[in-house]
Amino acid sequence: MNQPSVTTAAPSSAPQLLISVRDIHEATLVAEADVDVIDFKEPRRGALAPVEPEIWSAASTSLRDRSLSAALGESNTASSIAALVPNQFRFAKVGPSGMRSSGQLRRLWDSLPLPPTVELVPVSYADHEAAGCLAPADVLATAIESGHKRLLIDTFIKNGRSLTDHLSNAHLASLLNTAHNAGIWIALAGSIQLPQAQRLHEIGIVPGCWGVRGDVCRSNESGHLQRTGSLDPNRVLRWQRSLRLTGGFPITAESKLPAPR
Ligand SMILES: O=C[C@H](O)COP(=O)(O)O
Repeated sequence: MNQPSVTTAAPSSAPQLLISVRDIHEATLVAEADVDVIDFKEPRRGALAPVEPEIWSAASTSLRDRSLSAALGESNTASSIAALVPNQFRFAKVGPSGMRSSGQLRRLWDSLPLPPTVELVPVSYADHEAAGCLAPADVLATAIESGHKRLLIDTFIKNGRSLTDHLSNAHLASLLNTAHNAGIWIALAGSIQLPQAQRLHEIGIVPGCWGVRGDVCRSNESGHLQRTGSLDPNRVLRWQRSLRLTGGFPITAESKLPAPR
């Protein structure tokens, strides 16, 4: 932690949980744990790499009563695959790498041929210099100006450095306050581990949702969590129970997600 305490306009409810999965087997494990958002991405190929559209298609049938999310990758892949996202999906997220101005970013978001029922979730990278793009505060401002209702803040480089290695607590609190005042739902991700999220909660940094992959995977022989490895259902339950204990609520088939807070 880089700051002892901060004050934020934290949401009154506990955050939701988004877990990234690479296939139907993992998605089913996550669905059994009643996780709020099941997010499809291929962790071996980068921060937001898409899975094959056939996996989206299978999920749209077998998990159609869940809140499903598709990672579309960055501008070089998103435009060509956005139209393939099944309309049963709730969300699709696109990375901002290479987008150095608000205008570029808006053109990217506007150009994606998503089905009308799929909500675009803009993404910003805490390590934006490495991704050659706008900083989170600028992406958030662009999202607000363009009428988007959600933003995921993630890390571009998955090398073990987490969200909080790139953004101070004060910076995170300021982003959450701006988002809260604008009615934007923020998801925080980027090699976040459960104790880290709990510490952030203790100082009032509470997003609308936590996005996790590495911390719900099995560790390798050296004891390091492997985000590219296989999902560990016990670690999924650990996150889920922890958030539920703090008063979290599930997304039901009827309600999907609550209104942004
Ligand atoms: O969308 C959230 C990401 O999948 C988080 O992945 P990570 O925990 O491995 O950084």
